[in-house]
Amino acid sequence: MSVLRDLQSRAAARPAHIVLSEGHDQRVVAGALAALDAGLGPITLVGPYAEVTAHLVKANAVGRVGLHIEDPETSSRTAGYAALYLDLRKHKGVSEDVAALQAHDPLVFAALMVRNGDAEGTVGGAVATTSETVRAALMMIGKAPDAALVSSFFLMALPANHPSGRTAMIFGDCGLVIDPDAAELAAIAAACATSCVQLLGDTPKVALLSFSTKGSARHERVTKVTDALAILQADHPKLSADGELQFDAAFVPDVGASKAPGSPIAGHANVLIFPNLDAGNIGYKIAQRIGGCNAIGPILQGLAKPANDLSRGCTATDVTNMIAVTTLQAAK
Ligand SMILES: CC(C)(COP(=O)(O)OP(=O)(O)OC[C@H]1O[C@@H](n2cnc3c(N)ncnc32)[C@H](O)[C@@H]1OP(=O)(O)O)[C@@H](O)C(=O)NCCC(=O)NCCS
Ligand SMILES: CC(=O)OP(=O)(O)O
Repeated sequence: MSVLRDLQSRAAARPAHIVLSEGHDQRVVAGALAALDAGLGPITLVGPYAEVTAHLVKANAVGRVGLHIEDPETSSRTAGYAALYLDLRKHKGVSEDVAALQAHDPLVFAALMVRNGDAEGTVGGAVATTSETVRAALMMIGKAPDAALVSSFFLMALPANHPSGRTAMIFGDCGLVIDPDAAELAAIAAACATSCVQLLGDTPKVALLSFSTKGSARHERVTKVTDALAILQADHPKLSADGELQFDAAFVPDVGASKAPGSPIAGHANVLIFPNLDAGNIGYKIAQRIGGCNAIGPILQGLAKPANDLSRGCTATDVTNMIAVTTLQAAK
């Protein structure tokens, strides 16, 4: 079974109520309907009632069991969410007027549904930017008390019969933390390792990537990566991790053996940690658009409750896959 089919069937075994903040987008509606077909749900579409309904009419899915619509302009929940928003942001000097306005924003409304326990997870970002989507999650749902920070990763499903023999990998952080310091990089690596176990069921082999392998270059950016490895190893002594490694040394067994002899993971890494968001975001898009990987993400980690982002270039199938991922996170 393919990795993504496996994700969907595991999620269908424990369905969760997921709210989608962009119910006005045709891909989101199509992805939601496919998720219901796969046994996921229930699903709430947030958006202008007329626009959401028009998509459902086209899809011949008006009145579909398990599918709900919430329009923040008319919803009976909006006033309560405005009060909740005010409560959450009053330390920032937010006024009642601003809170009332914000509760009408579909991204905020959907995040507040999760915060308030009215849904178990949310997905947005097919239309909104990552900054907008992530800010709503950070401010309304917030960081889990035991997390060092909120970060993100992509689940990369490799093309069938890939010559490497791999089927799936974790790439982090390709979406959220712009320029992590060594301690933040170590925290991102630890969180990605946990997500590898949770979503792929694989033992993590973590590579901290760089333009250098084991001292082949000297620069403060290389030192940041080796410092991150030292912190990661001190905090998680049983985790298989190594760095600094170039991508080829991390991924290709022969190259790993020659550039990093004796490394516990070189050539066999399944969790790739990029040194900053330039490398991560560019790297995942190259693997997706030239390498033919199916990229599911950015999946957020470290939040108190599940909220996930999509790329604006996503397809309806990506939306369905992200609903499955969010459902699995909700079951945690
Ligand atoms: C995510 C992002 C928007 C946060 O930016 P920011 O300027 O720190 O955001 P804000 O200051 O508005 O943060 C909102 C809150 O979240 C907190 N926060 C920000 N980043 C956080 C993190 N990584 N972990 C935990 N909390 C975080 C802030 O401390 C702030 O808390 P407060 O308002 O209660 O004081 C920013 O890091 C970003 O734009 N990242 C890149 C997104 C992107 O374009 N990716 C490429 C496409 S995928
Ligand atoms: C993850 C990402 O790069 O998102 P977008 O393509 O929407 O900027």
